[in-house]
Amino acid sequence: MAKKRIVIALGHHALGTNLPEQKTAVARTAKVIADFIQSGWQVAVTHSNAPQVGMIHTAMNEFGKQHDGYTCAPMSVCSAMSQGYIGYDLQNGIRAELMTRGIYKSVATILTQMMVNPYDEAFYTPMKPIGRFMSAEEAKEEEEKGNYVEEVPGKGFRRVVASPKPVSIVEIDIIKAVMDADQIVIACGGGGIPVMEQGCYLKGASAVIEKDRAAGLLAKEIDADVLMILTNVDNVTLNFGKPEASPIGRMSIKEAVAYIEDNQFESASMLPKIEASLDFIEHGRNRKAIITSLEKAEESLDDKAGTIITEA
Ligand SMILES: Nc1ncnc2c1ncn2[C@@H]1O[C@H](COP(=O)(O)OP(=O)(O)O)[C@@H](O)[C@H]1O
Ligand SMILES: NC(=O)OP(=O)(O)O
Repeated sequence: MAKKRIVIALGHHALGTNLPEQKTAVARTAKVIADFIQSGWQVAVTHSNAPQVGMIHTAMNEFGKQHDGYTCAPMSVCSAMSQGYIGYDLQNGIRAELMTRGIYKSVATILTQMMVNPYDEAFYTPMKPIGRFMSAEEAKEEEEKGNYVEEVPGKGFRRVVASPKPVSIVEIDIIKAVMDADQIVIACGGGGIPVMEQGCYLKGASAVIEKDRAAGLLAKEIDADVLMILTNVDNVTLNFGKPEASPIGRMSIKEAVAYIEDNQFESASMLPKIEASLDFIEHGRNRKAIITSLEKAEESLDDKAGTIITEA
């Protein structure tokens, strides 16, 4: 019998936002991923990168401008760097956890490019926050450099970049080959490196794709049974942040669409997770999407925790 497939998307809580946090978070996350592999799942992992790619872009470009012999790096190259170092940490964390259990499988990070539409409306309105929070003074300096900045009430300012929708995964055949060989793949990290086709060439776009949308597309393309989005809440909630808030245990596509119409999900955080889940479920049969925390991941697979989204 064919093994079941799961795509696990790691948000900031399961991954960390900088190197020291990442070390601790990855050690915990690797245990959960190894549990899934040990119980027979074929696993593809994908992850966030907004804090990391912002940090890399600032470091590359500030230092590059100020020092002879160093060059600046476009956002697409910084995305590739973020996939590389996050993937390096994750693949070693998962490999080590498997080895302590006597399981010998390859874990490979695939530098993944994601085709985007050059006419995507998102290029006109940068909305995806990246990097760290800044003071008003730092934000002004960023704007003077030609970057876009947005105020996050109560928290400060962050850079924002365009976030086009992922259209297709350039390296999908190699990702499928690794899955078919029953090995573990880390792919589409940070939403994938956004690229546009120019004849035989791929040109990097100055953008950062929403990782949840990329996770949904990856799950669709590898015909996964489950899309699991690990975030910093155990459940999706109705009336989020209000006294009458109530966690959702299960929802159908129809219910989710009604909640979207009722503006129950914040556009920059929960909405892409829900939309990616719906797109994944709608394009297959007997598929399930789960939104929960790392801590509830295993229980949620047994329908005992988290928010589970199914067709009906
Ligand atoms: N209806 C909702 N239910 C639960 N969380 C919500 C809802 N709407 C918005 N959120 C926010 O979504 C956040 C998780 O998304 P996000 O910050 O993008 O995390 P991640 O890094 O895991 O992708 C939660 O911490 C919460 O603040
Ligand atoms: N690329 C991306 O969506 O990263 P975050 O999850 O860190 O925002």
